[in-house]
Amino acid sequence: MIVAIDAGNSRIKWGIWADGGWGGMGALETADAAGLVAVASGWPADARIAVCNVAGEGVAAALRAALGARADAARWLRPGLRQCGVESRYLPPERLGADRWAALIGARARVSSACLVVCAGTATTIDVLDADGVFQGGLIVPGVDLMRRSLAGATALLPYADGEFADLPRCTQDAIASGCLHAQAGAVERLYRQLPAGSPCLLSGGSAPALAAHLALPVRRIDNLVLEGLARFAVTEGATA
Ligand SMILES: Nc1ncnc2c1ncn2[C@@H]1O[C@H](COP(=O)(O)OP(=O)(O)O)[C@@H](O)[C@H]1O
Ligand SMILES: CC(C)(COP(=O)(O)O)[C@@H](O)C(=O)NCCC(=O)O
Ligand SMILES: [K+]
Repeated sequence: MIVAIDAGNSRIKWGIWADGGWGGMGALETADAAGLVAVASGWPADARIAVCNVAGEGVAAALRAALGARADAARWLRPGLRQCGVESRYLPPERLGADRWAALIGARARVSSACLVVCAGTATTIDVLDADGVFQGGLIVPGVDLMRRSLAGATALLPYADGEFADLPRCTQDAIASGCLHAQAGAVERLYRQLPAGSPCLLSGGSAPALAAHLALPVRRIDNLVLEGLARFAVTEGATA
């Protein structure tokens, strides 16, 4: 049994992997990381724990506190040159976000062809994995919600408000909502051009539902690709330990 934990900048997600599937999943706001203590008390005591964290040292400390005596045995995913069938061309490899590395590992476990790996969270990351499992590079773009917030925060006249998506928006709210989605979809579609025609685009993350409808690509929605990669990592680590 494995508990996989993905600490992102907005939310901390976890899943309990048993018998080849997810036995339970949950999430809390990263700002409420102290609440992990209560959550962790419900995790199976004998589970192997796999973690990736891109939310900083304070969150790492909250995770260690929540894991208590189990913290030392937990496996923290550290991006490197090669792991679980994925090879990295990132420079330096260890600077890659651990969540991106986990998503690439999860993607490779599902797909043996080239693919585009998109994680739409606080940031949207758009990463290219080739048919040999080599991570060739990728983009970091402000996420859908962060784009909208940044417009509201840096201008006098733009609100942080919901709008409708339109091809030709005719009001401020729709112009913002549509602009942010067009920008994300455009970045994804542009990077996709570097892949062989017909390659799948694996799409995950909290903002995936908002983005999916606007991508003119063969999209495969995956609820928690990062957690899948972490489970894979934990299984492989266990096998080689
Ligand atoms: N239930 C939800 N409905 C719509 N959007 C959501 C929901 N939950 C999260 N989000 C959006 O998803 C983003 C967070 O996604 P997530 O993949 O958890 O990010 P991160 O890994 O950066 O913490 C936030 O920007 C938020 O706006
Ligand atoms: C790009 C990210 C901010 C994405 O974080 P998230 O949106 O999942 O919270 C994170 O993967 C990160 O901090 N990466 C380190 C830098 C890099 O990947 O190059
Ligand atoms: K992300």
